[in-house]
Amino acid sequence: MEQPRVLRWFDVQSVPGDYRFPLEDRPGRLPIPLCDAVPVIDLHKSTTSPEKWSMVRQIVEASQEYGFFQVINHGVSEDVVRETSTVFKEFFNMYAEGKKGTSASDGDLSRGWIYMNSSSVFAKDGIHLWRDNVKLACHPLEECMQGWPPKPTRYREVVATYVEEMRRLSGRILELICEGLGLEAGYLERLSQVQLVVGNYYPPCPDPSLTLGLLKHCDPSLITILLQEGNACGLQVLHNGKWIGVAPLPNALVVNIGNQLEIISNGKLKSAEHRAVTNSYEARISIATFINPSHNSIVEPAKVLVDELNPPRYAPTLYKDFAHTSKVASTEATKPPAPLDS
Ligand SMILES: O=C(O)CCC(=O)C(=O)O
Ligand SMILES: [Fe+2]
Repeated sequence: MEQPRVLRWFDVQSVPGDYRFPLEDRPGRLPIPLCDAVPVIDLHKSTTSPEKWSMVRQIVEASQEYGFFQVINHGVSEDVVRETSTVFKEFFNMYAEGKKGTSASDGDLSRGWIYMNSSSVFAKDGIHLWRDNVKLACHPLEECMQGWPPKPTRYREVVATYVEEMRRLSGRILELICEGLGLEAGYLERLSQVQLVVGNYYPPCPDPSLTLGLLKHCDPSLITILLQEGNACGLQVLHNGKWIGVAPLPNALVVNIGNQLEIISNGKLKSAEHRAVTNSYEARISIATFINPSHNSIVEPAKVLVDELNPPRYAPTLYKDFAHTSKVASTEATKPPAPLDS
């Protein structure tokens, strides 16, 4: 006999009141241009001098102007990306269908993972995001992965491979940024010990003008690498006061500068505000890898970037304190770092 269909929180004809954001937050009906201005940087040609320098320059310029860029020929195989997208899709379908025991306390991040169903959390003033999400602790990987969801069957194995690939790619991008900023080799790698993966699932929404998948925020990381699964557009970046869409491109990954790197670069690189909007026709999945300092690191402007003419623009902060403050204020809405001279 056929099982009765489980109603999911997003199986609705119109947007419930507790998913409608106030006017100042909601995206509204104005079309947002999909932008090819956010630079797409080819990482393939990276080892020899003139080409490597051109790549370093493109990364620094994009990080100054937009705080965002996309990378292609990044060395992460298409198979790894495809399999990772597939196991996250399977995971979210299982959980949206109300897998037994699902609740905000289903997992515990200190033991490896936490799953949040949209209806179990508020983003702001009693309003929910149009999003389910799962957070996976990844450091140290061997230990953390034993605590990850046991299903779908290949989830742990596939995601662990993805995490290793992201570690390698982020290390490479951070080295290029070190060169671009004039920091000694390894400076950023030493500060980037902790990795966190967050899978976001944005189901189709009957009226995307009222809802948000993610409120406007900055990432509290050093850098973030984002995999946009499928063809639906959802990521928007604030640039000179206007929202622009970052289109998913085949085999590309989106990289953005987080608050910690803005501070270390003494404001040279920008941690840009961004948000995720929903659409009415298909579910969208994104997988964010946050590269973070360890909790006991002190994050401050790099000494070589500071002198009499360029005084430090940010106070030194213990990352643990920063992470705590942004958690209390809801990580969804982390603000840009506050400069001392503003
Ligand atoms: O889903 C997206 O496009 C954005 C995700 C994001 O900004 C985040 O997870 O911090
Ligand atoms: Fe983000």
